[in-house]
Amino acid sequence: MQKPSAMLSMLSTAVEAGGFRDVDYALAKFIHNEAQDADPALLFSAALVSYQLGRGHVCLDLEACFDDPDSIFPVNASLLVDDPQYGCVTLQQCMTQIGYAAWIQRLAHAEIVGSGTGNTPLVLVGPRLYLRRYWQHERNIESMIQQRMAKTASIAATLTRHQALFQATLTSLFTAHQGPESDWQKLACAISARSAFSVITGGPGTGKTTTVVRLIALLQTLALADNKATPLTIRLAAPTGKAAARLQSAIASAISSLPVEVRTRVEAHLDSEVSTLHRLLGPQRDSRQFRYNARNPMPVDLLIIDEASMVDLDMMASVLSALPEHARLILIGDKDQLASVEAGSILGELCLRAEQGNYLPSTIDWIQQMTGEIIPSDLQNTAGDALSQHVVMLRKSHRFSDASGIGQLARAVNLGDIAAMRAVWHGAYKDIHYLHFPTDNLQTLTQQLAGKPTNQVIGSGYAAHFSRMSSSQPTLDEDLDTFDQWARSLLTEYSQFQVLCALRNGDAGVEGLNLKIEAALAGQGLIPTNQPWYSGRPVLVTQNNYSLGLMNGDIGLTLHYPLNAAGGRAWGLRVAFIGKDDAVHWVSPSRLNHIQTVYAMTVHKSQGSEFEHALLVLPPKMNPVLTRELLYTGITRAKARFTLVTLDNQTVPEEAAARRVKRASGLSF
Ligand SMILES: Nc1ncnc2c1ncn2[C@@H]1O[C@H](COP(=O)(O)OP(=O)(O)OP(=O)(O)O)[C@@H](O)[C@H]1O
Repeated sequence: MQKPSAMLSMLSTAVEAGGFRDVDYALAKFIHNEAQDADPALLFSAALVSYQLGRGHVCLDLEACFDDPDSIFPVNASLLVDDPQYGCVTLQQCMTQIGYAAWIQRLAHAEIVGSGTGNTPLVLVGPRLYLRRYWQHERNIESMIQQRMAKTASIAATLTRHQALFQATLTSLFTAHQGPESDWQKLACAISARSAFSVITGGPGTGKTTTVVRLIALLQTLALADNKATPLTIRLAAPTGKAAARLQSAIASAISSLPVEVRTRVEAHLDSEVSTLHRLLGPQRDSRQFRYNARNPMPVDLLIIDEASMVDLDMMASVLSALPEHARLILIGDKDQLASVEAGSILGELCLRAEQGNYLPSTIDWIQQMTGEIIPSDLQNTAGDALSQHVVMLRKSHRFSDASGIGQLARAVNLGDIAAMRAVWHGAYKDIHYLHFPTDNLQTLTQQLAGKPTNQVIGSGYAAHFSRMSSSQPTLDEDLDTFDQWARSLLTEYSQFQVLCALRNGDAGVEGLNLKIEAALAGQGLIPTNQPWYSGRPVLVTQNNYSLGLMNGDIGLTLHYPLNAAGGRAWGLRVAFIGKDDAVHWVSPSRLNHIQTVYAMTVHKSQGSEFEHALLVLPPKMNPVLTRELLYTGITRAKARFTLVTLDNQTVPEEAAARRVKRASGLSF
């Protein structure tokens, strides 16, 4: 292959073309600076490791890279090499000529690539090339989870000694189950109770929160029954502020449905404040280190993390290393949702075999003995792996019955079953709608979203929001409580309907749709033109702001608010948010730095939120971002009504459902 300097210049051109990122090039350059004799294949592979990290992959899978380079190489980059042996060819052709085995040999460099020991910046394990930091994270996560899983036998033995209390408590928490199928929530409680590490996964409304509250009640009861009678210190956390707030209210409602005597016990010993993971670890000013870490573990006996699909490798490694050795960890989430924005897909990997169960006879016997519940025989496996004994999948949705189109569509998409997707659309479901707009009619869609002309499915769109706002606006002299009530009711109404987009950029992305909807609203005279802040503007917080008490994902509404001025009150603009304390907070627009207008938001940003009516706009043609997970996540944001919008190409939803993205990683348990 060409000289290292020529490889660097090719990478630099690829950066200019918008293929690789600056940071990818910087890694290759760093390696060249450290080792002038590093092979060009190594420089390119290093840039690719970094590029793949940016796409969520923890490492570069070189085997996959040789099998299908187009799925890994940056699309925009023209990767031409001038090889002394093969001439001027594309890098793909050159790699094919060199072959996988010879390429791996070219990566050998004692100071740059190691197998894990030592301190090389890159680590090569089989076909997987890592940045050392991520390789280390994976190994730490594996060992800390394995160390917890290894305690199962002794925990199970203790529970068996307290069998009578265990059974009585479970019986009080779960009313007699009707029907022939197993009570998966009860099973999940028992499986989690006998382990210091467990995962409870399930689709929307399958009762994950309900189960967790019952599990807390069970574990706290058992802890208090012990001779020492010290209650467990329990913490609940979620990756984003929005998800934390949602869990907080779901927990409160699940606690209120507990039997009275258990409820009192749970309430007395639960720090019901759900925090973000970041906050839980204790961020420190001017430092990337958290207050809690391996040397200074968190004071906690049981940590429960909700929406775990959104937790990336870096954060999971930080959490696990800050968890005291004795503490239990329970992860909750929907394994089929989009993985984290940053690298890693830990929940997905932990749940790879969740559908099949894979329970060992010893697990099944223990569960039956302790709960009376029978795990169906098709979920038994005499050769089941250790991890599967710690994972439970809740299988019955209490939100979507069989008569719900949302539930059926989500299931069909999840299976990638195109025929089933079509059948759902042909069924007479009242809660799902499909709208198609040819691309040159995008304006019709945005006008309809703005309310003119009206569309039967969309109703009067955002025009309704503006008319509600102006018709109910208090007068300048009314007391501030009235303004709070006004804002609260507008925010509640606003959260009923949300436009979701697959993409951020482009006409059919969040940016394009927000601009077009604003233009349509301005066309109706509902908002001023060319004014960033106006009454009625909905905004999404895109970064946690602890001093203002705002969380990434919070939605606020810009409203007229009475301000004190010389000679009395005068109108000003303030943005109203509902805070964690459930009070309305009014923030000056000038204090808000990380926000965006939110008539439309990306599916990624909507994770952890739910809306009565979600309307998902897909782009006019396929895009790498469109996957089964994205479609599933978009559909399951809807609680009561889902509308799918296609532009131009009507096959996009089916093509997206057929595409699964497997993130490269080497976690193994
Ligand atoms: N076993 C059950 N029987 C009847 N209703 C239930 C049962 N379990 C949960 N529910 C109800 O179903 C709804 C969803 O439950 P829950 O919030 O626990 O589910 P979830 O999986 O956490 O949902 P989400 O998708 O919001 O994360 C709640 O209204 C809850 O009261």
